[in-house]
Amino acid sequence: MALLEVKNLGISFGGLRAVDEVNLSIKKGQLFGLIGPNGAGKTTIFNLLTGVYQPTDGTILLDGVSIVGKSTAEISMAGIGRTFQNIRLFKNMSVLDNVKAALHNHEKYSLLAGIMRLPLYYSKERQMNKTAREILKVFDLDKEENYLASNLPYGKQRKLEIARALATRPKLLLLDEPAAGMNPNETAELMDTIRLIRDKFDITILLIEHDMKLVSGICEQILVLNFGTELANGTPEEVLNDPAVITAYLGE
Ligand SMILES: Nc1ncnc2c1ncn2[C@@H]1O[C@H](COP(=O)(O)OP(=O)(O)OP(=O)(O)O)[C@@H](O)[C@H]1O
Repeated sequence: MALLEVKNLGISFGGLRAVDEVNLSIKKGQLFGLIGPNGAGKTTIFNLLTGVYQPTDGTILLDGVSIVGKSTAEISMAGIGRTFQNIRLFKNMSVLDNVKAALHNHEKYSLLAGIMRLPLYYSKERQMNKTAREILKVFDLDKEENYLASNLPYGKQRKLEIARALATRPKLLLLDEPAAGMNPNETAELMDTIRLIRDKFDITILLIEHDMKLVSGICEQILVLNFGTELANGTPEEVLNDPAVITAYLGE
C-alpha cells in the first residue's frame, strides 16, 4: 500500500481550476518530485495535503486513512510535516528553541505540569533538549544552537526550517522549494542532507523544486503539473525527455 494515495484531486478558486484530477501515489521511503511552471498548482497541492485548503473533489489517503476534512493540526499529528517557500522561523528565538517549539507541539504534558514546573515537566524538557540537539547535529547546526535564527546565513536558515519540520516526526515530509536562493555549494550540501533524512529517519519525501539538477539528482519519481493538471509522471529520465514537458516546462 502506498503511504500517500491521492485520487482525482481538485480545487477551484472562483472560476479558476487551480488543481484538476491530480493523482499521486507515493510509496514509503520514496523521494518524489513535484515540478511545473509558475502557477501550475504545486503549492496548492501542498496546501490541500496539509489541510490549509479543502479539496472540492477527490480523495487523499495517508497510510490508508482519509485526511480530507481534517485540520492542519490534525494532519500534522497524523504524520505530514512541511516547509514553506518563504522561510517561517521564529527569527528572534535561538536555533535550539526553534526546534524545541516544533517538538513542543507534539509533546503531551499538562499545562499544570508546565506552570508548576513539576518533575514530569523537567524530564520532558531534558528529553526535548536531547532530541532537539540530535536533530540539529544531523543538519550540522549543533554548534550554532544558541544563535538567534535570524543571525544564521540564509542556507542554514533553510536547513533549520527542515530541521523544525523533522521535529514533528512526520511520516511524509513536504519540502516547498528547499533550495530556493541557495548557491550551488549549498544546494549540493542540501541534496546530501535530504538523502540522509530519508535514509536515517526512514521518511518519505515529496518536494517542489525549480532546480532541475536537484530534482533529477535525488528524486526517484517526478510528477509534472501544468495549469493544474498532470502533464507527465515517471522517472526523472522519462519525464525530462518527454516532449510535452520540454515544451511546457522548459519553454522550448
Ligand atoms: N487562495 C487562492 N485564491 C485564489 N487563487 C489562488 C489561491 N491559491 C492559489 N491560487 C491560484 O492557483 C494557481 C496555482 O497557484 P500555486 O501557488 O499552487 O502555483 P505554483 O505551481 O506553486 O507556482 P510557483 O511555482 O510560482 O510557486 C495560481 O493561478 C494561483 O494564482
